[in-house]
Amino acid sequence: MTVLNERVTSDHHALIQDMATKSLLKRSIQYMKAGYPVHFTGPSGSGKTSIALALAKKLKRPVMLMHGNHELDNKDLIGSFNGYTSSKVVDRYVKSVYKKDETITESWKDGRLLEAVKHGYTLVYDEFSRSQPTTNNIFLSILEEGVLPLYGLKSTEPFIKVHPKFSMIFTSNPQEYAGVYQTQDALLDRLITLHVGYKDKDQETLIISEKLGLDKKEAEIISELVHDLREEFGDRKGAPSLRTSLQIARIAKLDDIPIDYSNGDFQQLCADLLGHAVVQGLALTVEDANDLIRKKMKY
Ligand SMILES: Nc1ncnc2c1ncn2[C@@H]1O[C@H](COP(=O)(O)OP(=O)(O)OP(=O)(O)O)[C@@H](O)[C@H]1O
Repeated sequence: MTVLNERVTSDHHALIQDMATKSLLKRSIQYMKAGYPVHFTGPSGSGKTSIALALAKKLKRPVMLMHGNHELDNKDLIGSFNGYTSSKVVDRYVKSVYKKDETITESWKDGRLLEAVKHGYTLVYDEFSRSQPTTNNIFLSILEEGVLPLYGLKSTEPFIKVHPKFSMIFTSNPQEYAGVYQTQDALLDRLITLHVGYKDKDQETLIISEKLGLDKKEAEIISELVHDLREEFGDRKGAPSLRTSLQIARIAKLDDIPIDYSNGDFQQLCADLLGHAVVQGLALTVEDANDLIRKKMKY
Protein backbone atom coordinates (compact mmCIF):
# COMPACT_ATOMS: atom_id res chain seq x y z
CA MET A 1 0.00 0.00 0.00
CA THR A 2 1.31 3.45 -0.87
CA VAL A 3 -0.25 6.40 0.90
CA LEU A 4 1.37 9.63 -0.12
CA ASN A 5 1.05 12.71 2.00
CA GLU A 6 4.20 14.76 1.99
CA ARG A 7 6.36 13.00 -0.57
CA VAL A 8 4.89 14.83 -3.53
CA THR A 9 6.18 18.11 -2.14
CA SER A 10 9.86 17.08 -2.21
CA ASP A 11 12.01 18.77 -4.85
CA HIS A 12 12.48 15.60 -6.82
CA HIS A 13 8.72 15.48 -7.45
CA ALA A 14 8.19 19.22 -7.67
CA LEU A 15 5.94 20.23 -10.50
CA ILE A 16 7.17 23.29 -12.34
CA GLN A 17 4.15 25.20 -13.49
CA ASP A 18 4.86 26.27 -17.04
CA MET A 19 1.85 27.87 -18.79
CA ALA A 20 0.44 24.63 -20.21
CA THR A 21 0.82 22.73 -16.92
CA LYS A 22 -0.74 25.58 -14.95
CA SER A 23 -3.75 25.73 -17.24
CA LEU A 24 -4.19 21.95 -17.25
CA LEU A 25 -4.02 21.82 -13.48
CA LYS A 26 -6.52 24.66 -13.08
CA ARG A 27 -9.04 23.03 -15.42
CA SER A 28 -8.59 19.62 -13.80
CA ILE A 29 -9.26 21.03 -10.32
CA GLN A 30 -12.51 22.53 -11.60
CA TYR A 31 -13.61 19.20 -13.09
CA MET A 32 -12.69 17.24 -9.97
CA LYS A 33 -14.50 19.74 -7.74
CA ALA A 34 -17.58 19.29 -9.90
CA GLY A 35 -17.35 15.60 -9.02
CA TYR A 36 -15.87 14.17 -12.23
CA PRO A 37 -12.82 11.90 -12.32
CA VAL A 38 -10.03 13.17 -14.52
CA HIS A 39 -7.95 10.97 -16.82
CA PHE A 40 -4.59 12.13 -18.17
CA THR A 41 -3.41 10.34 -21.26
CA GLY A 42 -0.35 10.88 -23.41
CA PRO A 43 3.06 9.56 -24.37
CA SER A 44 5.53 8.17 -21.88
CA GLY A 45 7.45 10.76 -19.91
CA SER A 46 5.15 13.64 -20.81
CA GLY A 47 4.31 14.35 -17.15
CA LYS A 48 0.97 12.58 -16.59
CA THR A 49 1.86 11.05 -13.22
CA SER A 50 3.44 14.28 -12.01
CA ILE A 51 0.37 16.32 -12.81
CA ALA A 52 -1.94 13.65 -11.37
CA LEU A 53 -0.04 13.70 -8.06
CA ALA A 54 0.03 17.50 -7.98
CA LEU A 55 -3.71 17.57 -8.64
CA ALA A 56 -4.34 14.97 -5.92
CA LYS A 57 -2.36 17.05 -3.47
CA LYS A 58 -4.49 20.12 -4.24
CA LEU A 59 -7.58 18.18 -3.17
CA LYS A 60 -6.17 18.08 0.37
CA ARG A 61 -7.12 14.49 1.16
CA PRO A 62 -4.71 11.59 1.82
CA VAL A 63 -3.45 10.32 -1.51
CA MET A 64 -3.25 6.66 -2.43
CA LEU A 65 -1.23 5.66 -5.47
CA MET A 66 -2.01 2.47 -7.34
CA HIS A 67 -0.32 1.17 -10.49
CA GLY A 68 -2.15 -0.76 -13.16
CA ASN A 69 -0.77 -4.15 -14.15
CA HIS A 70 -2.19 -7.23 -15.81
CA GLU A 71 -2.08 -9.25 -12.59
CA LEU A 72 -4.11 -6.78 -10.55
CA ASP A 73 -7.37 -8.40 -9.45
CA ASN A 74 -10.27 -8.04 -7.03
CA LYS A 75 -8.15 -9.42 -4.19
CA ASP A 76 -5.77 -6.47 -4.55
CA LEU A 77 -8.60 -4.00 -4.94
CA ILE A 78 -11.18 -5.20 -2.42
CA GLY A 79 -9.13 -7.44 -0.17
CA SER A 80 -8.77 -11.07 0.74
CA PHE A 81 -8.67 -13.54 3.58
CA ASN A 82 -5.03 -14.06 4.30
CA GLY A 83 -4.95 -16.70 6.99
CA TYR A 84 -6.41 -17.56 10.36
CA THR A 85 -6.00 -16.27 13.87
CA SER A 86 -6.80 -18.47 16.79
CA SER A 87 -7.18 -17.80 20.47
CA LYS A 88 -7.35 -20.37 23.24
CA VAL A 89 -8.49 -19.88 26.85
CA VAL A 90 -7.77 -22.66 29.34
CA ASP A 91 -9.67 -22.37 32.59
CA ARG A 92 -8.18 -24.37 35.51
CA TYR A 93 -9.76 -22.24 38.23
CA VAL A 94 -11.40 -25.25 39.79
CA LYS A 95 -8.74 -27.95 39.85
CA SER A 96 -11.05 -30.80 39.06
CA VAL A 97 -12.59 -28.95 36.08
CA TYR A 98 -10.73 -28.49 32.81
CA LYS A 99 -12.37 -25.95 30.51
CA LYS A 100 -10.92 -25.00 27.11
CA ASP A 101 -12.34 -22.34 24.82
CA GLU A 102 -10.84 -22.15 21.34
CA THR A 103 -11.83 -19.67 18.64
CA ILE A 104 -10.50 -19.65 15.10
CA THR A 105 -11.27 -16.66 12.89
CA GLU A 106 -10.28 -15.89 9.33
CA SER A 107 -8.25 -12.70 9.04
CA TRP A 108 -9.18 -10.22 6.36
CA LYS A 109 -6.98 -7.56 4.82
CA ASP A 110 -8.64 -4.64 3.04
CA GLY A 111 -7.55 -4.07 -0.54
CA ARG A 112 -6.31 -0.69 -1.64
CA LEU A 113 -9.49 0.36 -3.35
CA LEU A 114 -11.67 -0.63 -0.40
CA GLU A 115 -9.43 1.31 1.95
CA ALA A 116 -9.51 4.43 -0.22
CA VAL A 117 -13.27 4.20 -0.75
CA LYS A 118 -13.95 3.70 2.99
CA HIS A 119 -11.80 6.59 4.18
CA GLY A 120 -12.40 9.06 1.36
CA TYR A 121 -8.88 9.16 -0.04
CA THR A 122 -7.90 10.51 -3.43
CA LEU A 123 -6.89 7.48 -5.45
CA VAL A 124 -4.40 8.01 -8.25
CA TYR A 125 -4.68 5.02 -10.56
CA ASP A 126 -1.51 5.29 -12.62
CA GLU A 127 -1.37 3.52 -15.99
CA PHE A 128 -4.78 1.99 -15.31
CA SER A 129 -5.08 0.52 -18.82
CA ARG A 130 -2.26 -1.92 -18.01
CA SER A 131 -4.80 -3.78 -15.84
CA GLN A 132 -7.23 -6.12 -17.50
CA PRO A 133 -10.50 -4.45 -18.56
CA THR A 134 -12.47 -7.03 -16.52
CA THR A 135 -10.56 -5.90 -13.40
CA ASN A 136 -11.39 -2.30 -14.16
CA ASN A 137 -15.12 -3.04 -14.43
CA ILE A 138 -15.40 -2.47 -10.70
CA PHE A 139 -14.81 1.24 -11.27
CA LEU A 140 -18.04 1.46 -13.24
CA SER A 141 -20.09 0.79 -10.09
CA ILE A 142 -18.01 3.26 -8.10
CA LEU A 143 -18.31 6.03 -10.65
CA GLU A 144 -21.91 5.44 -11.64
CA GLU A 145 -23.71 4.14 -8.56
CA GLY A 146 -21.31 5.37 -5.86
CA VAL A 147 -20.94 1.88 -4.41
CA LEU A 148 -18.14 -0.65 -4.22
CA PRO A 149 -19.37 -4.24 -4.71
CA LEU A 150 -17.77 -6.54 -2.15
CA TYR A 151 -17.08 -9.61 -4.27
CA GLY A 152 -15.53 -12.43 -2.27
CA LEU A 153 -16.11 -10.81 1.10
CA LYS A 154 -18.24 -12.95 3.40
CA SER A 155 -20.16 -9.95 4.61
CA THR A 156 -23.92 -9.56 4.87
CA GLU A 157 -23.68 -6.38 2.82
CA PRO A 158 -23.17 -6.91 -0.92
CA PHE A 159 -21.51 -3.48 -1.28
CA ILE A 160 -20.35 -0.45 0.65
CA LYS A 161 -21.16 3.14 -0.12
CA VAL A 162 -18.35 5.28 -1.44
CA HIS A 163 -17.19 7.97 1.03
CA PRO A 164 -18.35 11.41 -0.19
CA LYS A 165 -14.75 12.71 -0.21
CA PHE A 166 -13.41 9.80 -2.29
CA SER A 167 -12.16 10.81 -5.72
CA MET A 168 -10.13 9.28 -8.52
CA ILE A 169 -7.53 10.42 -11.00
CA PHE A 170 -6.50 8.10 -13.83
CA THR A 171 -3.47 8.12 -16.11
CA SER A 172 -2.74 6.01 -19.17
CA ASN A 173 -0.51 5.65 -22.18
CA PRO A 174 -2.21 5.58 -25.57
CA GLN A 175 -3.53 2.26 -26.75
CA GLU A 176 -0.74 1.58 -29.23
CA TYR A 177 1.82 1.25 -26.40
CA ALA A 178 2.97 -2.27 -25.55
CA GLY A 179 1.19 -3.89 -22.59
CA VAL A 180 -1.81 -1.59 -22.73
CA TYR A 181 -5.36 -3.00 -22.94
CA GLN A 182 -8.18 -1.33 -24.76
CA THR A 183 -10.36 0.47 -22.22
CA GLN A 184 -14.08 -0.25 -22.20
CA ASP A 185 -16.08 2.65 -23.66
CA ALA A 186 -18.38 2.65 -20.64
CA LEU A 187 -15.45 3.53 -18.37
CA LEU A 188 -13.97 6.14 -20.71
CA ASP A 189 -17.40 7.69 -20.99
CA ARG A 190 -17.39 8.40 -17.26
CA LEU A 191 -13.97 10.09 -17.20
CA ILE A 192 -12.90 13.50 -18.37
CA THR A 193 -9.94 12.64 -20.55
CA LEU A 194 -7.28 15.30 -21.00
CA HIS A 195 -4.31 14.92 -23.29
CA VAL A 196 -0.84 15.58 -21.88
CA GLY A 197 1.53 16.10 -24.77
CA TYR A 198 5.24 16.80 -25.03
CA LYS A 199 6.22 20.26 -23.86
CA ASP A 200 7.37 22.82 -26.36
CA LYS A 201 10.98 23.97 -26.31
CA ASP A 202 10.40 26.97 -24.01
CA GLN A 203 8.33 25.04 -21.46
CA GLU A 204 10.90 22.27 -21.39
CA THR A 205 13.74 24.79 -20.96
CA LEU A 206 11.91 26.34 -18.02
CA ILE A 207 11.27 22.99 -16.34
CA ILE A 208 14.88 21.81 -16.77
CA SER A 209 16.38 25.04 -15.51
CA GLU A 210 14.03 25.45 -12.54
CA LYS A 211 14.01 21.83 -11.49
CA LEU A 212 17.77 21.37 -11.59
CA GLY A 213 18.89 24.93 -10.97
CA LEU A 214 20.61 25.15 -14.33
CA ASP A 215 21.37 28.29 -16.23
CA LYS A 216 18.61 29.04 -18.80
CA LYS A 217 21.14 28.85 -21.65
CA GLU A 218 22.32 25.39 -20.56
CA ALA A 219 18.76 24.14 -20.19
CA GLU A 220 18.02 25.46 -23.67
CA ILE A 221 20.92 23.48 -25.18
CA ILE A 222 19.38 20.25 -23.86
CA SER A 223 15.76 21.05 -24.70
CA GLU A 224 16.69 22.16 -28.21
CA LEU A 225 18.51 18.91 -28.95
CA VAL A 226 15.74 16.72 -27.53
CA HIS A 227 13.06 18.76 -29.26
CA ASP A 228 14.83 18.61 -32.66
CA LEU A 229 15.21 14.83 -32.36
CA ARG A 230 11.57 14.50 -31.29
CA GLU A 231 10.50 16.26 -34.47
CA GLU A 232 12.18 13.50 -36.51
CA PHE A 233 9.74 11.02 -34.95
CA GLY A 234 6.62 12.66 -36.37
CA ASP A 235 3.73 10.37 -35.35
CA ARG A 236 5.97 7.47 -34.32
CA LYS A 237 5.95 6.55 -30.66
CA GLY A 238 8.96 6.33 -28.34
CA ALA A 239 10.34 9.84 -28.97
CA PRO A 240 12.73 11.11 -26.30
CA SER A 241 10.71 12.71 -23.52
CA LEU A 242 11.09 15.35 -20.85
CA ARG A 243 12.26 12.51 -18.62
CA THR A 244 15.30 12.04 -20.89
CA SER A 245 16.00 15.79 -20.95
CA LEU A 246 15.96 15.83 -17.16
CA GLN A 247 18.23 12.78 -17.00
CA ILE A 248 20.80 14.45 -19.27
CA ALA A 249 20.63 17.64 -17.21
CA ARG A 250 20.90 15.81 -13.87
CA ILE A 251 23.90 13.68 -14.90
CA ALA A 252 25.70 16.63 -16.50
CA LYS A 253 25.21 18.62 -13.32
CA LEU A 254 26.26 15.83 -10.95
CA ASP A 255 29.34 14.91 -12.97
CA ASP A 256 30.35 18.48 -13.82
CA ILE A 257 30.03 17.82 -17.54
CA PRO A 258 29.97 21.14 -19.43
CA ILE A 259 26.65 21.49 -21.25
CA ASP A 260 28.18 22.38 -24.54
CA TYR A 261 27.73 20.68 -27.93
CA SER A 262 31.49 20.80 -28.55
CA ASN A 263 32.40 18.98 -25.34
CA GLY A 264 33.26 15.29 -25.86
CA ASP A 265 31.79 14.13 -22.53
CA PHE A 266 28.53 15.92 -23.21
CA GLN A 267 28.37 14.44 -26.71
CA GLN A 268 28.86 10.97 -25.25
CA LEU A 269 26.25 11.55 -22.54
CA CYS A 270 23.67 12.63 -25.14
CA ALA A 271 24.53 9.71 -27.43
CA ASP A 272 24.10 7.28 -24.50
CA LEU A 273 20.80 8.67 -23.29
CA LEU A 274 19.19 9.42 -26.64
CA GLY A 275 20.72 6.70 -28.83
CA HIS A 276 18.46 3.81 -27.94
CA ALA A 277 15.21 5.75 -28.47
CA VAL A 278 16.49 6.94 -31.87
CA VAL A 279 17.55 3.43 -32.93
CA GLN A 280 14.23 1.92 -31.88
CA GLY A 281 11.85 4.67 -32.90
CA LEU A 282 13.38 5.58 -36.25
CA ALA A 283 14.57 2.05 -37.07
CA LEU A 284 18.17 3.20 -37.59
CA THR A 285 21.46 1.43 -37.02
CA VAL A 286 23.44 2.54 -33.97
CA GLU A 287 25.90 4.33 -36.29
CA ASP A 288 23.15 6.19 -38.14
CA ALA A 289 21.47 7.13 -34.87
CA ASN A 290 24.75 8.55 -33.56
CA ASP A 291 25.24 10.45 -36.81
CA LEU A 292 21.79 11.96 -36.49
CA ILE A 293 22.39 13.01 -32.88
CA ARG A 294 25.75 14.48 -33.86
CA LYS A 295 24.13 16.38 -36.73
CA LYS A 296 21.53 17.83 -34.39
CA MET A 297 24.31 18.90 -32.05
CA LYS A 298 25.99 20.59 -34.97
CA TYR A 299 29.45 19.06 -34.53
N1 LIG B 1 5.74 20.15 -15.02
C1 LIG B 1 6.77 19.42 -14.58
N2 LIG B 1 7.66 19.97 -13.71
C2 LIG B 1 8.71 19.28 -13.26
N3 LIG B 1 9.00 18.02 -13.60
C3 LIG B 1 8.16 17.42 -14.45
C4 LIG B 1 7.00 18.08 -14.98
N4 LIG B 1 6.37 17.23 -15.81
C5 LIG B 1 7.09 16.10 -15.79
N5 LIG B 1 8.16 16.22 -14.98
C6 LIG B 1 9.20 15.20 -14.75
O1 LIG B 1 9.33 14.47 -15.97
C7 LIG B 1 9.53 13.08 -15.70
C8 LIG B 1 8.42 12.29 -16.36
O2 LIG B 1 7.19 12.65 -15.77
P1 LIG B 1 6.06 11.58 -15.40
O3 LIG B 1 6.65 10.38 -14.76
O4 LIG B 1 5.02 12.33 -14.68
O5 LIG B 1 5.58 11.20 -16.87
P2 LIG B 1 4.48 10.14 -17.32
O6 LIG B 1 3.80 10.78 -18.46
O7 LIG B 1 3.67 9.73 -16.15
O8 LIG B 1 5.40 8.94 -17.82
P3 LIG B 1 5.05 7.38 -18.01
O9 LIG B 1 3.95 7.29 -19.01
O10 LIG B 1 6.34 6.81 -18.52
O11 LIG B 1 4.67 6.87 -16.64
C9 LIG B 1 9.56 12.93 -14.18
O12 LIG B 1 10.91 12.95 -13.77
C10 LIG B 1 8.84 14.18 -13.68
O13 LIG B 1 9.31 14.56 -12.40
